[in-house]
Amino acid sequence: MNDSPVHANGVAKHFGRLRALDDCSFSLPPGSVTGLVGPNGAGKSTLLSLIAGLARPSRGSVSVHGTPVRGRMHPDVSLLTQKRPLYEQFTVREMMRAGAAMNDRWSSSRAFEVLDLLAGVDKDAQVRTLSAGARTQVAIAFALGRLPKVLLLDEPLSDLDPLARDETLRIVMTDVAERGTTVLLSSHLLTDLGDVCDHLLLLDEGRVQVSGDIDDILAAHQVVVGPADVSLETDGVVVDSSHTARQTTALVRGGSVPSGWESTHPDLEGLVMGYLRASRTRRSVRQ
Ligand SMILES: Nc1ncnc2c1ncn2[C@@H]1O[C@H](COP(=O)(O)OP(=O)(O)OP(=O)(O)O)[C@@H](O)[C@H]1O
Repeated sequence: MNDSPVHANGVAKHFGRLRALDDCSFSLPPGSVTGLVGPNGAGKSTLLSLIAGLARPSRGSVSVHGTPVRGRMHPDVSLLTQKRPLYEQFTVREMMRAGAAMNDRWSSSRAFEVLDLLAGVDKDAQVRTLSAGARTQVAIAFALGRLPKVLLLDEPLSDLDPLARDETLRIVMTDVAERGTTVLLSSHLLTDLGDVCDHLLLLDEGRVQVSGDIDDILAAHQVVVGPADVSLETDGVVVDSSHTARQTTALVRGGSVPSGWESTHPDLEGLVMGYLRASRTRRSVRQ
């Protein structure tokens, strides 16, 4: 049994004939912050809900700290989704009391500590009156009040202004530093991911394309630039390439530097954009 904070072994999820996830295997190291990226419909939300135990895989298995996840919310996991399920009629304070009633493991002091760190949340306001950003902040306090060992965040930052985004990421990172929480963060905002993530999990069409330590992944890729009229001979895998009248630029995984070509390592944004472009090209060729 693998006792990683999160371990997926050959996980598939089918909705009728649609394969939302297919043969996904990976492990998240303890205390890591992993960016979960991929184009729309890649399977990111589906994967997070399987890890949280809100759905069961069609094939394969997921375990959290060595315990199989079996289709019910795992006590060590908090999942914050875009939908932010909160009780509309409750005040923020009542919402936190509900957290104590609903969870075997709950720390009111931690939930209120998080709320106090976040500017602009009135604890006596009804949830239904809060702005989208304030609701997200309440949901984060609720998620951290469960003292999770694994925190799953599904596009949590999209409603927040830049300052609130910064504060929220800081709180998550403090949780990682102080409690060793393992975080899996799905986001399309690559700069946010670059600021906080040390690992990457890149999905496309339900399959894991890249998984591991970001520094290792970047070191294993090169961006090569050469004249447009010279074909690229490489022993690596060309992930993506683009051409102008004068030059060809390509993202290559593995292999040695092709002779006569300039080579640098990509940054995180360049790497992810290369995979996203390649995905779009594959889809448009099929259509
Ligand atoms: N309950 C469901 N029933 C049927 N199809 C579903 C269901 N949930 C997800 N899907 C499909 O599974 C695929 C993966 O969806 P998912 O929401 O996991 O992708 P995503 O990577 O999170 O996308 P986005 O970046 O747009 O949020 C999509 O084709 C989606 O339409």
